[in-house]
Amino acid sequence: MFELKELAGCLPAYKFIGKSNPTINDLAMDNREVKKGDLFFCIEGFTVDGHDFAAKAVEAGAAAIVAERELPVNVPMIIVRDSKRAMAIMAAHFYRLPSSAMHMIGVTGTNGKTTTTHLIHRILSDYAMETSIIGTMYMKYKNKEIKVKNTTPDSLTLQKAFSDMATEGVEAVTMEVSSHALELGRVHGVDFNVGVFTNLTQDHLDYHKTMDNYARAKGLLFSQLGNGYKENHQNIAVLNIDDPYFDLIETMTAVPIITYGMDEKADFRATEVNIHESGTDFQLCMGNRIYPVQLKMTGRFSVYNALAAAAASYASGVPIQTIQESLAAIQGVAGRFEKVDTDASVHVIVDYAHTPDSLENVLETVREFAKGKVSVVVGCGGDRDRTKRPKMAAIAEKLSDYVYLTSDNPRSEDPEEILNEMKSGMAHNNYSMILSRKEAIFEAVKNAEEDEVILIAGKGHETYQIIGDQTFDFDDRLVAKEALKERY
Ligand SMILES: CC(=O)N[C@H]1[C@@H](OP(=O)(O)OP(=O)(O)OC[C@H]2O[C@@H](n3ccc(=O)[nH]c3=O)[C@H](O)[C@@H]2O)O[C@H](CO)[C@@H](O)[C@@H]1O[C@H](C)C(=O)N[C@@H](C)C(=O)N[C@H](CCC(=O)O)C(=O)O
Ligand SMILES: Nc1ncnc2c1ncn2[C@@H]1O[C@H](COP(=O)(O)OP(=O)(O)OP(=O)(O)O)[C@@H](O)[C@H]1O
Ligand SMILES: N[C@H](CCC[C@H](N)C(=O)O)C(=O)O
Ligand SMILES: [Mg+2]
Repeated sequence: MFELKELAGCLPAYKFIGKSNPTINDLAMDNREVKKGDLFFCIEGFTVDGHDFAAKAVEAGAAAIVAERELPVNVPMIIVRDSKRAMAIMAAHFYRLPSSAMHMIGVTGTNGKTTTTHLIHRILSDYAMETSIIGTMYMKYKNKEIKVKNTTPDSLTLQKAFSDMATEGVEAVTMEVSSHALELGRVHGVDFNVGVFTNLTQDHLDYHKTMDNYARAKGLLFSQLGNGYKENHQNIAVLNIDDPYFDLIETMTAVPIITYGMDEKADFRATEVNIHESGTDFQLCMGNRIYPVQLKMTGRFSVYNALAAAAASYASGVPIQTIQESLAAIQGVAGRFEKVDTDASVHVIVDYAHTPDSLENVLETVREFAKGKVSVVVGCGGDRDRTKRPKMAAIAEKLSDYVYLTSDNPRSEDPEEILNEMKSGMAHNNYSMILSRKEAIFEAVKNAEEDEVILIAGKGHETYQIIGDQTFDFDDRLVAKEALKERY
C-alpha cells in the first residue's frame, strides 16, 4: 500500500489534479478488474481507449486515475505524457523494485528467444540458482506454471510476478523480451543485468512498418541496460556478431559487450561445427581456451542459441564446465524441431518456424538429413505481417518437394485469402491448398512416400487454433500422431 502522492513521486514529471491523497491498495489497467482503492491507468490501446473507461473504473471503486488528459471524474488524477510508461515505473515502485532484487536476463531477437531462454534456464538451474522463465510458452517459477497472453506480459502482470518471484526466493529470471514489449514500454523500469541479442530478420512489419524501426525497438533493450536502480554491479550485453544488425545494436548500448558467433573476432566462438541428424557438436573457443560442446539439438541455428546461452550464463557467473554439462543434457524445447514419435517409415517434425528466416533454417536442416522426399505443411497467422506470406511460401517451395498450404491461426482474417497471398509467392504447382489444418496434416501423412520427412511448421508447442474470435483445441503433434495411426 502507498499514499498516492508518495507513489507518484517516482515519476519524472506529472501534473496532480485533486485535493485528497488517497491510499492506493492495488493497481489496475482494466476497469473490469478494478477493486476498491485501486489506482486505474488509462491506456490508449489498439482496439479501444482506456480513457473511455475511467468513469466506470471510479464507479467500481478506483481511488485515483493516471491518464494522458484531464477527465471528468471526481477522484484525484495524475496526468502524464505516456501512461503506459508511467504505469511501468509506478508498478516497479509499487512492488518495491523486485527486479532489482534478482539477476535479470532479457533475450530479444526475431528467432531463438524461447529456445535460448530455456537453455539459460537449464544452465542456471543446474548451477543451483533458483531461476524462473517468462516467455511465449508460460511464466514458470518454483512449482508454478502460469499461462500468459503475451510473450512479454504487460508491466502490471510482469512487476506483480517479479514481486511474487522475489518473495518465493527466485534468484534469477530469464525472459523473452519482444519488440512489441520494448516499444510499448512493458519492460520500462525492469532492471536487466544481461541483455541478449539473437538475430534480426523479417517479422512484425505490420506493426513496425520498416526493418529499421523494428531494429531500433529491439535495440531499446540494450540502451536500457544500465539505467536500472542497482548499484555496484556491471551490466553486460551479449550480442551475435555474425548478425547484419550487430553494428547497429552495438551502437545502442554503453555497457560492456560479449560477442558470440562463428566470426574470428567473437569472444564466444564456435569452430569445428558438426551438424548431425540428432544433434550438433562444436568447439567453444574463448580466447585460447577451447571447450568441446555437444548438443542434442540439430541445425546451425542451434549452435547460435547454445552460444548465446553459454555467454549469458557465463556473464551470470556460471562456470564453463556446468555450461558444457547442461548443454549436453538438455533434450530440446517443446515444439522446436520436435520429432513425432513413431515406428513408421514416414518422419514428422513439428516446428515453430513462423518467419521466412526460421522456415529457411529449419528446412535446410531437414533437407540435409532427409533420406527421402521432404514435404511441408505450413500457413501464416492472420492479423500479422502480411508481407511474410509470399516469402514463406517461396521458401517452402524452394526447399521441399511438396507444399501443403493450410491455415495457421487465421484470427479475424479470411483463411482462404491468407493462403492466396502465400500462393502468390510460388512459381510451381507442387502444392495443394487445404484450409483445414487437420485435413492438410492427414493428407501429407497419407501421401508420404517411404522415408519422407514432413515438416509441420508454424505452431510448434501451441495447443490451440484461433479461427475468427474462437479458440479451438489443436495440437500439431497429436493430429500428426492420429494421422500416422490411421495410415499404419
Ligand atoms: C497489439 C498489441 O500488442 N496489443 C496488446 C494490447 O492490446 P490493445 O492495445 O488492443 O488493448 P485494448 O483492448 O485496446 O485496451 C486498451 C486499454 O483499455 C482497457 N480496457 C479495455 C476494454 C474494457 O472494457 N475496459 C478496459 O479498461 C484495457 O485493459 C487496456 O488497458 O494490450 C494488451 C494488454 O497488455 C495485450 O495483451 C495486447 O496484446 C495482443 C494480445 C497481441 O496479440 N499482441 C502481440 C502483437 C504481441 O504483443 N506480441 C508479442 C510477441 C511477438 C514475438 O514473439 O515476436 C508479445 O510480447 O506477445
Ligand atoms: N537462432 C535461430 N535462428 C534462426 N531460426 C531459429 C533460431 N532458433 C530457432 N529458430 C527457428 O525459429 C523457431 C522459433 O524459435 P523460438 O521459439 O526459440 O523463437 P522465438 O524468438 O521465441 O519466437 P517468438 O517470436 O514467436 O516468441 C524455431 O522453431 C526454429 O524454427
Ligand atoms: N509471437 C508470434 C507467434 C506467431 C505464431 C503463429 N502460429 C501465428 O499465430 O502467427 C506472433 O504473435 O506473431
Ligand atoms: Mg518465443
